[in-house]
Amino acid sequence: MTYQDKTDTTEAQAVAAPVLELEGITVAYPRYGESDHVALDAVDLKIRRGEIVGLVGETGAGKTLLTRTVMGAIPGGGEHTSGAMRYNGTPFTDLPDDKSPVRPAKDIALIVSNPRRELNPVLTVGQQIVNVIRHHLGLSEKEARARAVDMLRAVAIPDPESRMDAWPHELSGGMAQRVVIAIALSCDPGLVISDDATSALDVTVQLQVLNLMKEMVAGSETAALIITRDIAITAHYCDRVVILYKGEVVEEAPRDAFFDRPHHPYSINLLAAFAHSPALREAWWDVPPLADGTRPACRFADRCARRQPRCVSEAPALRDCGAGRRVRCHYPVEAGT
Ligand SMILES: Nc1ncnc2c1ncn2[C@@H]1O[C@H](COP(=O)(O)OP(=O)(O)OP(=O)(O)O)[C@@H](O)[C@H]1O
Ligand code: NI
Repeated sequence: MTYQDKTDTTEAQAVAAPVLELEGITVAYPRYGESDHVALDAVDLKIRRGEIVGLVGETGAGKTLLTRTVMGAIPGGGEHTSGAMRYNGTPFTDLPDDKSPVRPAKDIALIVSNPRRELNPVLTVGQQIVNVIRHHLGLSEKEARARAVDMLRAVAIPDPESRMDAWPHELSGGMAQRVVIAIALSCDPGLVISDDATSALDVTVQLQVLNLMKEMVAGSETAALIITRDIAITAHYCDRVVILYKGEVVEEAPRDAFFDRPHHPYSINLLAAFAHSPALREAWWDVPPLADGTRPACRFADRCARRQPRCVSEAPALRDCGAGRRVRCHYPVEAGT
């Protein structure tokens, strides 16, 4: 693990710096008698204040692993082999807790898909929020209670005073998720990460919760990373879209540019799945298989309708296309192609 020494970072630089900056994050799983399995390969990601970034990719792409790396909890023997992570301009990997600029759960709040599992079944809703607020903000019991009620009101929980005394099992799924969000946001985190947090909810509740997160980010200094397999969510809620495929960023673009003109063939596959368009599917999904045993240099080549011999022999780099766009493809789809 290496990181730049930024101890001379001035206050002004820190203010201008992205809330979270990941540079070249690589996580590998050693395999007996084989080369390591590289589950995240040189992933770069920047999230600025007030910005909502959507991280999209299919199952196993490495979305949760990236989150776990940021939170310092890589599962199952994976090793963070290289890359730098900065919070408001200050590097934080490998620093002891008391030197790290990140206080987990306070600065970076993580919301996951099973809200009930996040709540303690033997404490009331109010006690749980009060505990978190007191722990992180050092407020008195009375002040913390007042803030807890405000937070429940902010996440549109009806009659927040009496809900303080509710038990987690008395809440619907949507209500429980709101409580989890209230807890996450109660200590003014710099970044909220939603890892598939709404996928288990009814569609209408999912929309309410996402709208709420968007409003709360817009009205504060917070930034959000919304992790999802559902590209449609990013169309409505995100300012920028980052597509992860087999541990690599394959495309990154501002939201409107991405949906107007996706450049990477995999992005088009995702959109074809979402649009339920038979014509799109036929054009983009009907790909002749590679010869047996071929291990293409481009990780997407086996599924790519635009595959050329070069894609099998040479791994594409992530190229800057200007206007905040990047694409990892030898033959990206651009205007008129
Ligand atoms: N214990 C492990 N041993 C080996 N590889 C692992 C292990 N845990 C995770 N991985 C690697 O990380 C990848 C899983 O990534 P992750 O769980 O982050 O996927 P995801 O994008 O969050 O998918 P989903 O949408 O299903 O949540 C696996 O494909 C594998 O490459
Ligand atoms: Ni996941």
